Amino acid sequence: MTDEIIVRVAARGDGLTESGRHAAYAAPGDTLTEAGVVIAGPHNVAAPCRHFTRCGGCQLQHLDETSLAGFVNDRVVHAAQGQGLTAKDVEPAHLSPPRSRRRATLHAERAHGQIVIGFRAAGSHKIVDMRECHVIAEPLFALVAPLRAMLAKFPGKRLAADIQLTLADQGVVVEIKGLAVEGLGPTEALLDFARDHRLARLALDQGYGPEAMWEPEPATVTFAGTPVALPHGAFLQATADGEAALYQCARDWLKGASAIADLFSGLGGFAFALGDRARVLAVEASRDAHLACRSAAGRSPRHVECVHRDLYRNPMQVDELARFDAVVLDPPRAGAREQVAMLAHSAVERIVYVSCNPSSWARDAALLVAGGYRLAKVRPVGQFRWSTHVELASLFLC
Ligand SMILES: C[S@@+](CC[C@H](N)C(=O)[O-])C[C@H]1O[C@@H](n2cnc3c(N)ncnc32)[C@H](O)[C@@H]1O
Repeated sequence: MTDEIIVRVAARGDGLTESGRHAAYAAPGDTLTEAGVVIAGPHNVAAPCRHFTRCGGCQLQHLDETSLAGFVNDRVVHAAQGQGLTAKDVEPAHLSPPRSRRRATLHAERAHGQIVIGFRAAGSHKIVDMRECHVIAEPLFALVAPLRAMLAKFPGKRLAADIQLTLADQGVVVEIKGLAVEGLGPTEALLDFARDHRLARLALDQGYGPEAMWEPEPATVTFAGTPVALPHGAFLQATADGEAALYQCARDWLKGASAIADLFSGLGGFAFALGDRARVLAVEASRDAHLACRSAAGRSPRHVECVHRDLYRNPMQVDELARFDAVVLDPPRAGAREQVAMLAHSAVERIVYVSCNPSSWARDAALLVAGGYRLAKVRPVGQFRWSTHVELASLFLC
């Protein structure tokens, strides 16, 4: 064995040499010595955050911008290659900037009498007490110290809660799960916290599902000028700029389409983004998200109609798809095998497949290609900056 150069970063974040040796926190251009020591090269930079390597929130802060974009790009290209597919036109990766993530789930517990709050440690259930964070948006981070102080007022030795933070139009929505709130004192502490920090909503889930205890006006998120009510736990793209990059792909690639199906439509972000120049049918299985989208569509000048439907059990059939000249689909991490099997046999001219999992996307992409489609364009998107989580938009033409 000799010294070798790290040539790329593997899916889980390790640096890899040509011969397949790997090393943690190694960047392309680093040297991996015979003894297994990593000698930093030009793309290995000092991590901005003091918690890096302990906190499980980030795996790649040691990469400079070029290698980070390379990683996001390679994840998508290699997933496609693994299924025998070549994307001819791979657009430059979009990377969300630091401090832009608008939703995050933090964890809190009492340890040795102190409240700790943050992401879980890498490969462990321990919580890394967050004193700084370079990924979550400033309004979310600004709540961490006040949350710590507020939770310290809760009595009892044991405290363990999950805290979901989401940036809505009106401010931050905070949903706390697992916190036992008994008596007037803790209730007042929560309400004071919500008022003092001008929360958009404070919801508690004590085992019966989330219940809002503070929401001065209905919390919304706005898509293409259309405010849509934000139900508890509804899906939202992780960053506003990442969302804009994905919607822009759909708008650019579907120019001229007149009837579009937006499958796995959530609150209707793609539907509203496309509904100014085409009729869009938004199809979604979550009843709360469907109703929020339908109600917003009723007030919007955009041409959006909504259907409540489970596309895993009941995918749109080939004859139903014949009504559309384009389809956008943005399924959960598992992909959309059943729906894609129908699309593969359809005559839909253009399909924009948006994915948060290059592996399931590549598997589904191979089905589309076997059905006669060609992978025309790909745009890798790194909304989860410095993590190994990669998203993408892709265009298939028949
Ligand atoms: C990745 S999100 C995309 C949401 C939306 N396109 C957006 O950009 O905000 C996936 C969506 O699929 C929905 N979903 C999950 N399983 C589904 C199913 N079986 N049928 C239809 N929709 C489903 C989820 O509720 C979620 O809203």
